[in-house]
Amino acid sequence: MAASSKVPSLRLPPLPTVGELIKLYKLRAEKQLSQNFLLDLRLTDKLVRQAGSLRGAHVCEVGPGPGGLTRSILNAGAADLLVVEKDSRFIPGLKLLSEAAPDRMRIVHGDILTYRMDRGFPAQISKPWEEDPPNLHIIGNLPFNVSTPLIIKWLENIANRTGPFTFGRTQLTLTFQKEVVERLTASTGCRQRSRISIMAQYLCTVRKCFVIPGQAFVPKPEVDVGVVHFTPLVQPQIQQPFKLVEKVVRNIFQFRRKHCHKGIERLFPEVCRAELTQEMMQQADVDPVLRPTELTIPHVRALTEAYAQLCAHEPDLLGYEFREELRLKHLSRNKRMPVDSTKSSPQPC
Ligand SMILES: C[S@@+](CC[C@H](N)C(=O)[O-])C[C@H]1O[C@@H](n2cnc3c(N)ncnc32)[C@H](O)[C@@H]1O
Repeated sequence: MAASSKVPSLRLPPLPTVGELIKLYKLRAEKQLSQNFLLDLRLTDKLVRQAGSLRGAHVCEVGPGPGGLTRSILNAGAADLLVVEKDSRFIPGLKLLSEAAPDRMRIVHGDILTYRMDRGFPAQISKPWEEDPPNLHIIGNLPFNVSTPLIIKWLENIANRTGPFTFGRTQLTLTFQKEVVERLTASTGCRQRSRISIMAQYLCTVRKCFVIPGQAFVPKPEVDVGVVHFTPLVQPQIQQPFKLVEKVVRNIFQFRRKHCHKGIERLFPEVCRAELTQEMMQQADVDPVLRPTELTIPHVRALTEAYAQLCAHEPDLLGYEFREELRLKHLSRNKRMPVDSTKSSPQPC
């Protein structure tokens, strides 16, 4: 479809009303599944506009439910929409939508956490990583308990160029609870700066789009919801393996109110903790009394590089987990047994 061509108008079946939804899906009973639906098509249109032009695009919509966003995606001119829905009660309604948009909508009844999106679209749509993003978008209003683990999984996929990112720098437009949006987009020095701010921002341009008040959803969630757009960066700001970056950042933020060296110390076993922490801070040239929230991504880059060098010198360090050591100590104390930490927790240095 040419970019300038008009989006063909569709005669889509109307969205179910709140009353119909309650009857059809026993909505009240499903509150524990965190199903909060957007039935206002002006809002779903606004959310879809955040993805940019969808004319002729391939789109994966995660968790379409009764299909409010789905309708907006089709109306925006997506040529190939693949929806992944876990709840079987929505499948008949989605089939009606698919019939009203012939050859433009495919339905997968499955779990987005395990769905192989790399197999869901033709290889021809791929774009080299260094070029513009492919004409493939991921869009979704997912339950909060799914959207956070999912973005972490997708960030790892971005780092490794796997999953949806085998096609190139696939863009994502997703909802999160407002508090998570603040953390995803927090810059250095902000109170909300946290592990997920660094992990998302070292790999992507992260844009806070707009906030949807809780009362716009049926049923109303406890919190407001925000829409976030992610575009993977051509060059990640940190060039170390995702798992290593994740480990360093997790340790730094475990004492978020203390000086950053406190968390960094926990990367090392007790016997060499003080010495290696000092070496890592010096090598990275980072002030040990900065707070985790004050660290910039270049600071974290320098710290991960210094840690990677130490691990290259002493490979057992990479497997060392302070919390695992604590857990083992705790277990052995409870059993009144001496700790044999050499068995399950490496003691390098
Ligand atoms: C918050 S509701 C939103 C529904 C719809 N997108 C909307 O905006 O009205 C989340 C939807 O995701 C579906 N869902 C939840 N977990 C899922 C998973 N792991 N894989 C696929 N769909 C899931 C739910 O069944 C539900 O339809």
